Order: sequence, then structure tokens, then C-alpha cells
Amino acid sequence: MRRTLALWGELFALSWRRIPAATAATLSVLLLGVPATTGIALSLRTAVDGITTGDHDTAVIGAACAALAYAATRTLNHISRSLMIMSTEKIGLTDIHEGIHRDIATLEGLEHLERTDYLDRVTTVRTSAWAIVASMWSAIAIFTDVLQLVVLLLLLGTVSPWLLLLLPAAALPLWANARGQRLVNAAETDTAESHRLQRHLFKLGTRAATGKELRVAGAGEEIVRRQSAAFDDVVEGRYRARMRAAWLRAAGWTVFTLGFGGGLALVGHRTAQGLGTPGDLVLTITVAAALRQSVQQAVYRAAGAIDAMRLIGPYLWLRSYAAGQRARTTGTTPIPDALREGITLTDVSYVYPGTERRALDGISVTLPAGAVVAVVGEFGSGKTTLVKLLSKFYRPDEGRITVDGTDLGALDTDAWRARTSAAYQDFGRFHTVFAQTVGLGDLPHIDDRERIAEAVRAADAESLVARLPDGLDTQLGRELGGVDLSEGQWQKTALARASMRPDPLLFVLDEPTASLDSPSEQAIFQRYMDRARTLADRTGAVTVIVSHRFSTVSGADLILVLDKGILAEYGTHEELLAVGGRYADLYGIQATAYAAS
Ligand SMILES: Nc1ncnc2c1ncn2[C@@H]1O[C@H](COP(=O)(O)OP(=O)(O)OP(=O)(O)O)[C@@H](O)[C@H]1O
Repeated sequence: MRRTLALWGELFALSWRRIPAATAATLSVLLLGVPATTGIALSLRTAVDGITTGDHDTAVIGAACAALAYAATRTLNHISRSLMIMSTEKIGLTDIHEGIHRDIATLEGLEHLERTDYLDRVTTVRTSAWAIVASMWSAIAIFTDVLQLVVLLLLLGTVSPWLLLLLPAAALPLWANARGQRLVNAAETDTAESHRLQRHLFKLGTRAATGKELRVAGAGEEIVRRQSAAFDDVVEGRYRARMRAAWLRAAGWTVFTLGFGGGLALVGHRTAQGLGTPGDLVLTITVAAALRQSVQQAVYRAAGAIDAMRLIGPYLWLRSYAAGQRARTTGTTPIPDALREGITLTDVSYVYPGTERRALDGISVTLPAGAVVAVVGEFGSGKTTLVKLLSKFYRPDEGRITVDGTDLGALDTDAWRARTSAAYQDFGRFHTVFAQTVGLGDLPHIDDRERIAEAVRAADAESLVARLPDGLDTQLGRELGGVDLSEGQWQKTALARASMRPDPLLFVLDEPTASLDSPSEQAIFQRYMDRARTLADRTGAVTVIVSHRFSTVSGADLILVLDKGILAEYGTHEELLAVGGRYADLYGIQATAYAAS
């Protein structure tokens, strides 16, 4: 709670700095609501007492003031709502949303996008900027509601001190509501896993990509059954919590209503005995109505604020996680212009957070400057993990990676990335103009048509561009009114993107041809072997090619054979065949299969 209060304080200060006039106006309007509501009750009492004592002037002034105060409360209520929305939008959709986006998008590592427990929080917070800022204004509005409540009760105290006992009766609905909302939040957390499963199964059953296999397997009905079982769990758990919350709320309001019934009876009795004026009775009735409204408003806003706690927790986590990562990660050592020795791995091991098994286990090898290094191995043997470590997405848990003798961790990450070119297995599909989706590979040259055309040539994607309706200027992505590409075509755009930088020190191609047909595969490999040689001459770049297809990488200078995270063998194609080990076995199997097909 202390951290939430601190966050609200921080958001208010931010709002004050960024939009001082709107912030001051919102606060003032909220605070003015207190005297305006009180004014209605006081003016009505004056008007009624004026009528009963025959003082017409007082009666008229009282009635006029009551009408004015009533109009003021209505107007202030509307204005405060609009101002709160406006202020929330201004800060929430700019500063906070941008901060969240930056924290998610620019962190050096990928853990927050890959670990399920982190990803859950990131998913929650992704679109929550508006609600987080709105909760700050709700908290301030609750404060003014409570202030109003206290003032109104003190006003009742002027009629009879006994009426002060209504304070706890008014507090009860607030407490009951908060308790109920917490029960609902807890139920949502408890059923979150079933909800995730339900959403996953729902997506499986309703997307084209998975829909085909489900139809062929006849598994559609089974997916629906499992989805509904998961949903039943979610609905059942949440329904029970909501019912309990509803009972609590009903109990709170019943006590409140009974308390006020009693209060009114007391004042009626006193008036009948001549101990109070009819004005007191009118004041009590007016205050009772205003109190009910204040409590209801506070309850409603408190529900919103408590609900926002679900978002505030992950938001605060993301901020401190991002700050911790930024403090930990960035190295400062400059990058060499060209590689002289190469990249050396010494006893490198890596375990994905939240898992037990080593994805890489004690890897020691040098990738010499200017070399084409192929990484081969079966599914899950650690190939992608290795290139992710070289790209500095993760740091080794044990051992070290050095670049020309300098620890990779100590190298300036942005500078290292600026000298890395890469096409990863799970390449991005950027829905923008084709030229830009390629130019993104070297941001300062995103509009350099010549370089883009060259990258397109390098990726053998010229015929693809020729078929696009507006060539390089074609908008991609149907939801943006553009064209859709096939998997292979998207992969070619990724390859072109990776060819934008003219002088990388590390060039990564992770399964660069997985979505391409065999002739394209051979052509691409040949082109990239040539490109690797050019880069080697220029900067001593190390080219790392990950592939399942052994035959395509046989021309590499060095082949690393990974097996369950261990570097089983390494050497040239000829050396490995001569050893007659795992590489020779797998190469033989693939060659036979390929010849037979
Ligand atoms: N984000 C992740 N979180 C947890 N475990 C992971 C993650 N990514 C990979 N792994 C695990 O690490 C091991 C190595 O995976 P990696 O993707 O490096 O293998 P690979 O050889 O590239 O496989 P493939 O040929 O299928 O691409 C596997 O056991 C995999 O399940």
C-alpha cells in the first residue's frame, strides 16, 4: 500500500509538472464539491425555518441559495468527471504509456518476454497506463468524498450529537466494498492459470494457423471441451467470490440504511417535541440523501482504485526490473573497428531462468576472425541459444565470451548490436512499407534506397519485390491495408534486413532458409557464403550460420556440432567426416535421405 501511495504521489507530481492548469482545475473542482453539497443542506434548513417563522426574506434567500448550490454540485460533478478523464488521458497515454513501452521494448535482454511469470506481468501492464493514472485521480476523488462525508456528519452533529454515531454506519459500506473487491481480486489471481489455459485453447481453436491441423486431427470438439472446462473453473471461482462480495456490500448498505432510518426517526421525534425546528428535519433528510450519494460514489471509486492495484503491482515490478536490468547490463568498453583474433567461448554454460536443464553446457571454442562458422545439431540442442548469447541477449551463467580478448559483457551493448547483423529463426514481420521493413536493419540508413536495393539483391528477393504492386513502396500487412506475404517471403525480407549493414563484426543467420524451397536454399547459402568472405576481408567478421541441413554448410571454415547443449565435436567438414563421429553419422543419414528423395 505504501508503494501505491508513493506512486500516486509521483503521478500527481508528474501531472502537476506537465499540465499544471488542468491539474489545479481538476483538484479545485473536486474540492469545491464539498462546500457546494453542504451549502444545499444549510440553505434548505434556512429556507424551511424562514417559512415556519414567517420570515419570508430569509426563506427566499435560503431557497435561492439552495437552488444555486444544487446547480453548482451538478455542474461541478460533470466538470470534475471531464477534467479527470482529460488529465488521465494526457499523462496516461503519453508519459506513462511511453515509459511502459520503452521499458518493454528497449531492455537489453529478452527474459521479460520469454519467462512465463515475467511475461504474465508484462502482458497485464502493456495496456494499463490509462487505468493506472485514473486510479490516482480516483484516490484523490475518494479523499474529497470522505472529506465531504465528515463535513456532512459534523453538520448532522449540530442537530443532535447522537447523529455522530452514523459515522461508523457510513464507513461500513466502504469497508464492505473494499473487502469484497479484494475477494474478487484474489479469485482472479487464483484462477489466472486456468484463464491463461482457456485463452490459449480458445486461440488454438479460432486461428487459421492451428485450425487446419485441428480439423485434420478431428480435435476441434476436444479443444472446445477442454476450453470450456478451463472456463468453468474460472467462472466458478470468480462467481463464488463475486457472490460473497455482493453479500458483504448488501450487508454494509443495510446497516447504513437502518442507521439513517433511526437517525431520521430521532430527529422527527425531537421536532415533534419542540426540541428542534422543521428546518433540522429537512437538513437531516437532505444530508442523508447527500451522504448516501457520497458513500456510493466513494464505494464506486474505491472499487476502481482497488481494481487498479492488480495493474499497479506489475507496473511497479516492470519499472524496478527495467531499472535493475539497465544498471546491470550496459558495458562501456568500445568495440574494435575490425576483429583480429575472433570470439572465444570459455566453459560457457546457460540455463534458462525457471528451468533446470542446461541449454548450453561447458562450451569452449574459438570462432576465428573472418571465419564462417556453422552450428549444427538436432532440435533443442542449443544452437539458437548460442547465437542469442553471442548477440548479448543473455549472459552466460558460467564461463565467459570474449571478443578479441575483451569480455563481451564489458563491451558497450548498443555499439556491439550496431556491429551485429542477424536474421533469427523467429524473424519479425514488420507491417510497414517494404523498403522500411528492410531498411530497419540499419536504422540510420532506413531511407537509403540504394542500400536497400543492394540488401534485397543479397537476399535474392528481387523477384519478390518485382511482384509487389508498388515495388519497394508496397505497404505490408493486410490489417494496415497492405499485402500479405508468405512465410518464405517474410523470411526473405528478414534476410534482406540482415544484409543492410555493410560492416558487421558478427553476422548471424539462424536457420535462414527454413521457410524456403530447396533451390532458393542453395542459392541463398551460396550468396551468404560469398557475402561472409567479403565481410571477412572488410572487418574480420565472424559469420555464424545455424542449420539443420548439413550439406548446405559443408563449406564452412568451422562446424560446431551441438548435442543436448554440449559441444560434441568441431572442425571442418573433412575433419569431422574423418573422425567418423556424430557429424559423420548425421551427415550420412541426411545425404542418403536427400539422394532418395
Ligand atoms: N525461452 C526459453 N525458455 C526456456 N527454455 C528454453 C527457451 N528457449 C529454448 N529453451 C530450451 O533450451 C534448449 C535449447 O533450445 P534452442 O532453441 O537453443 O535449441 P535449438 O538447437 O536452436 O533448437 P531448434 O533446432 O529447434 O531451433 C531446449 O531444451 C529448449 O527447450
